Amino acid sequence: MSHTDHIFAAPIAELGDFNFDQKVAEVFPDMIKRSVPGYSNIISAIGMMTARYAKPNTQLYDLGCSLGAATQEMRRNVNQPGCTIVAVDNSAAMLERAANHLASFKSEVAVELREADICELDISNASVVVLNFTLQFIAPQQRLPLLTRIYEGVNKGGILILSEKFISQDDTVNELLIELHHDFKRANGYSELEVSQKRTALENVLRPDTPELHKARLHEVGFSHVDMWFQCFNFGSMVAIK
Ligand SMILES: Nc1ncnc2c1ncn2[C@@H]1O[C@H](C[S@+](CC[C@H]([NH3+])C(=O)[O-])CC(=O)[O-])[C@@H](O)[C@H]1O
Ligand SMILES: O=C(O)C(=O)Cc1ccccc1
Repeated sequence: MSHTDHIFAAPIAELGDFNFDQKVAEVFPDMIKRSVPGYSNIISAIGMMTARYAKPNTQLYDLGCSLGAATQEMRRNVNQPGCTIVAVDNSAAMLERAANHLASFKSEVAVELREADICELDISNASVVVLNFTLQFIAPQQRLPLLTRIYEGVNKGGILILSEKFISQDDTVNELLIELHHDFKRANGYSELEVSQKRTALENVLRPDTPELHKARLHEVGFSHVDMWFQCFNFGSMVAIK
């Protein structure tokens, strides 16, 4: 059962940092759909890229899997034998619900759910790695080491799909994209108060980088082919191929 997100609807006197607790896990599908422009297109494309890049007897990783939306789309599209999807999140509330969600589909493809910090994870023999709106929550100084580990764990020809909230390096465009995102949220039924309280709660925990920084870092860790394949306002998705 999934519910409508009213988490920031009433005034909150002592607004703490946003975190992925039970309350967020309960409303997550509604929250992400109403908050992230292009989310469902990105999920579909993760399936399409999985169909192309999954190789026999390899591992596919969904890092920061939340309820497993990307995991399920990968599972539906894996068309190679001997693949395992490793879906990882460090929120117990999310993983518990991911297990229920994934168990409701019939599939031959093995899924391993792991409650772990993706910065501590062993990554090996990977054909596909997905970071769908997760890197933005990792401490900035841990981003390069994490991407290095991912690069080392990906097989030659393998793909990383990296979706993020971005900031623009042009201040005027940056403001426009943020305003358009807020318009998108209001059009999806969020009030002014919900938009502003969530913005404050995310300030210390969701730290977006520019697309330029992401691309430079992906090249720096060694990926041979890097580009944006989708962008809507200040949200988008990149591919990096080894
Ligand atoms: N260090 C960490 N280790 C493991 N998990 C983490 C860590 N930090 C944050 N997370 C987890 O990363 C997820 C980010 S949500 C991903 C959506 C999903 N990919 C989707 O396609 O629906 C994005 C969003 O809410 O904007 C949460 O479940 C966190 O618990
Ligand atoms: O809602 C926002 O403003 C966002 O930036 C996206 C988001 C979606 C779900 C959890 C945290 C952030």
